[in-house]
Amino acid sequence: MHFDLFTLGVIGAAIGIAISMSFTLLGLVLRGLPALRIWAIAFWVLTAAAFAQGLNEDGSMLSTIVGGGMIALANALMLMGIAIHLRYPLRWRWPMAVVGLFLANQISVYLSPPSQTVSALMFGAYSVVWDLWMIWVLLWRSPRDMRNTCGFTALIFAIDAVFYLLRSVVVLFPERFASTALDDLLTTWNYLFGILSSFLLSTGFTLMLAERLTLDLRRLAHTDGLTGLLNRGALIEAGLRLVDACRARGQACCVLMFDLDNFKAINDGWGHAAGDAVLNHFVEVIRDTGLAQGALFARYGGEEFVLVLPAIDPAHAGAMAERMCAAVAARPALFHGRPINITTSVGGAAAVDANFEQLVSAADVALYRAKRQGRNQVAWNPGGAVASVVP
Ligand SMILES: Nc1nc2c(ncn2[C@@H]2O[C@H](COP(=O)(O)OP(=O)(O)OP(=O)(O)O)[C@@H](O)[C@H]2O)c(=O)[nH]1
Repeated sequence: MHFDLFTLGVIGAAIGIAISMSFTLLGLVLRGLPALRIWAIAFWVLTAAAFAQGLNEDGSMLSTIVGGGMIALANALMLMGIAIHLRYPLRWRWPMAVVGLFLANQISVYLSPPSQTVSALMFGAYSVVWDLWMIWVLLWRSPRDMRNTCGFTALIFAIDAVFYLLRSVVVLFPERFASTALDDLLTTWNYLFGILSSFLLSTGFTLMLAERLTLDLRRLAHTDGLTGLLNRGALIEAGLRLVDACRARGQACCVLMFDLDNFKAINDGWGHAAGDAVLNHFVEVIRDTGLAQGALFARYGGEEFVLVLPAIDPAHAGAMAERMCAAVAARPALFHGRPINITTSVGGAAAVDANFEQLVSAADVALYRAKRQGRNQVAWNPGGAVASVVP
């Protein structure tokens, strides 16, 4: 099968326009994804560059400066899209500086054209620099939970880099490689490879977007919107696993249930916004007391919070609960610069041989006792003995 350059150019243009259109339309539907908009622009610029270079290949100003410059710009946009998507703080000035350097280089190439070998080597080296930069951000600056799709996209850039490296080798050693199978393959595949890699890149970016949206949705489903803590559903899911794992190792687990005292009065007296501020303040105070690694801290309901402390000595858990209760009472919340005094009641349960649900319901019973006994205190179930086994 043999395609002439014109046919390949038409196929390339059609695919370039199709990819750019689909990214633009996707951007109209999925709002709030800046990377998607940047990638859409990058694909349009890349398509326009292919047009500029396809119109005249033999070193014209349109091909060398405009076409070359647009390819550089498309690379910079892709890189910035990746960085923004991964929330890696890369400044625009760095990729743009490389674009500027390349443009200056292309102007000098246009004014005094070097040999074809030098020109091919320069372009190859430049492409490899972009590829390596993107691979580095994708593999070393991506969050762990996005590594799969980033790995796929990095693989496409790696294949692109290998392609340009092989071409450079062929150009550097013409006496060894000219008219060999490798030379034929690289020449025949030059255009097809460009088309294929654009298509695969668009697939890689789409997969990255899909993964980000899925992760964000999952995170939202597990997070309390006000405090950013785990919500009740997520606590139950993680708590069941955590307590079962502790139990299997024969270690004690502790559940502390907090309920802010007279919170309705704060809402009624200060307003709902102040109530929200108090809830966030409470979370901050508990965190500041130093949560152990592996602890689960969640918002259980309105002004109820649960802390699960795995593999903890019950006496230590008891001391922690007292410290937290005292810290909340000692640190008023500030609302518009005015202090709001708060206290919390705490119900605790610790056991080696109870499951999560049993610990939570025992802590709940203890919490009600703490409320009945006058609030601003810690109560344990049963009967105040921290180390007792919950039925
Ligand atoms: N500001 C704010 N208030 C909330 C939120 N969720 C629940 N509440 C309020 O929390 C209050 C809980 O009141 P109650 O259950 O009577 O408890 P309480 O006033 O703390 O009394 P005790 O628990 O007996 O000390 C209600 O007024 C709810 O409207 C929230 O997200 N923000």
